Amino acid sequence: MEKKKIVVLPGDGIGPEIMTAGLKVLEAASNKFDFKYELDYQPFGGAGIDEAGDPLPEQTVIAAKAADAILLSAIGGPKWDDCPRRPEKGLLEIRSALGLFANIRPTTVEDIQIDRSPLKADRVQGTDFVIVRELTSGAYFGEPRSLADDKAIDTIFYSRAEIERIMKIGFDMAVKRSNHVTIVDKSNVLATSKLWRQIAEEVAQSYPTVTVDYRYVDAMAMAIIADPKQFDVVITPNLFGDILSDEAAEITGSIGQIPSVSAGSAGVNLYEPIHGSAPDIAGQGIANPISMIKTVAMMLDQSFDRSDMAQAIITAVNQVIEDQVVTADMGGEFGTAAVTDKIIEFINGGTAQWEQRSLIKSGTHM
Ligand SMILES: NC(=O)c1ccc[n+]([C@@H]2O[C@H](COP(=O)([O-])OP(=O)(O)OC[C@H]3O[C@@H](n4cnc5c(N)ncnc54)[C@H](O)[C@@H]3O)[C@@H](O)[C@H]2O)c1
Ligand SMILES: CC(C)[C@H](C(=O)O)[C@@H](O)C(=O)O
Ligand SMILES: [Mg+2]
Repeated sequence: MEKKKIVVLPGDGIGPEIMTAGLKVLEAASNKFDFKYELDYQPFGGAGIDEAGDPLPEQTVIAAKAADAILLSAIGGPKWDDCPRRPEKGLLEIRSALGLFANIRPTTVEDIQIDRSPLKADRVQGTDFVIVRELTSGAYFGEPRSLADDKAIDTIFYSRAEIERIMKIGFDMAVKRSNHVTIVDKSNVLATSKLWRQIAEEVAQSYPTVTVDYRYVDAMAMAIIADPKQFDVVITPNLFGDILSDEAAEITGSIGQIPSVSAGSAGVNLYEPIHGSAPDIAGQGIANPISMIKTVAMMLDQSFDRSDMAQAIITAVNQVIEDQVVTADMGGEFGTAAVTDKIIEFINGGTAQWEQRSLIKSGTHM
């Protein structure tokens, strides 16, 4: 069997800590299920600046383009905030360089998580939606942009082609899930949002089974808290998706358990938790590894067609949550390594008592 090549970007802050956890789980699952891979560590983010003088060194781009999949943990931190090319710039550039225009961020609240949600149980029970975030255009990439003489400019730009392709990803996903799409925009104010909504209406014509509703982003922020169960697939421009996905993560109890996949036309996907490098807890051994471990599961399922391995990992994760073997952000008293080891124990021992749930329903498939 040919070895799969995985580029590893451990990044900054808690990044290397949770990457170690994710890779330990990958190793354990691979041993059990006979999956062969090789890892190619590359400098990126603040670590890229320190090791190779740039947040996105040329060698990292070359390696990423040649990979079967890319695993990223998180980048950034106060140490590099004043650099002319910050770690965050490297993140935007790798997304752009690899054409990763669709970022899929799931929000699923299993029954075992309900007590950890800041929302009341009856509001949050059954929540299961995905945010489909446009990732390589909009406010993050529009030109001109400048900051000089106490004046600053950012530009939001969207073309028809950029909107059409992200709409198709979202509508296709809805067909595989619950046939409902929510379009998020600010079309009562922004020209780009008017185009966004117009194209959504056009694309919807080709999906007769899919029901569609339209939300202004401010009302959407409210609805995620008020009634999250109503959503299935949520399609958003880049900036709105960044904000709403952190909000959505919080209703699951912790952002430290949310994975994502960024995909596009080039064929190689990048898998990353949605959170950042958490400088406030870095180096303490208390970061929640579940986001990274679920990110590994997503990679196995989507890039390597190993839903058996992904399922075993997700099942083991659910088991530690049920057994309260979790980190402080989820109300537990265990460290990163202890949670990881327990997950591995469950992978090796099996978790028959946990009914396996469909990965497709969890909404990460594109
Ligand atoms: N994709 C990325 O690499 C990414 C994403 C977001 C932010 N960032 C960068 O990360 C740095 C810190 O940003 P921030 O503090 O605004 O956001 P953050 O997501 O790093 O942290 C927000 C809060 O969530 C907590 N948290 C996040 N992940 C956790 C985990 N796995 N376990 C336990 N707690 C966790 C943190 O401790 C913090 O209290 C900044 O430099 C920012 O630009 C990077
Ligand atoms: C670090 C930052 C550039 C990034 C973004 O805004 O896309 C992050 O917040 C994310 O959600 O992946
Ligand atoms: Mg973000």
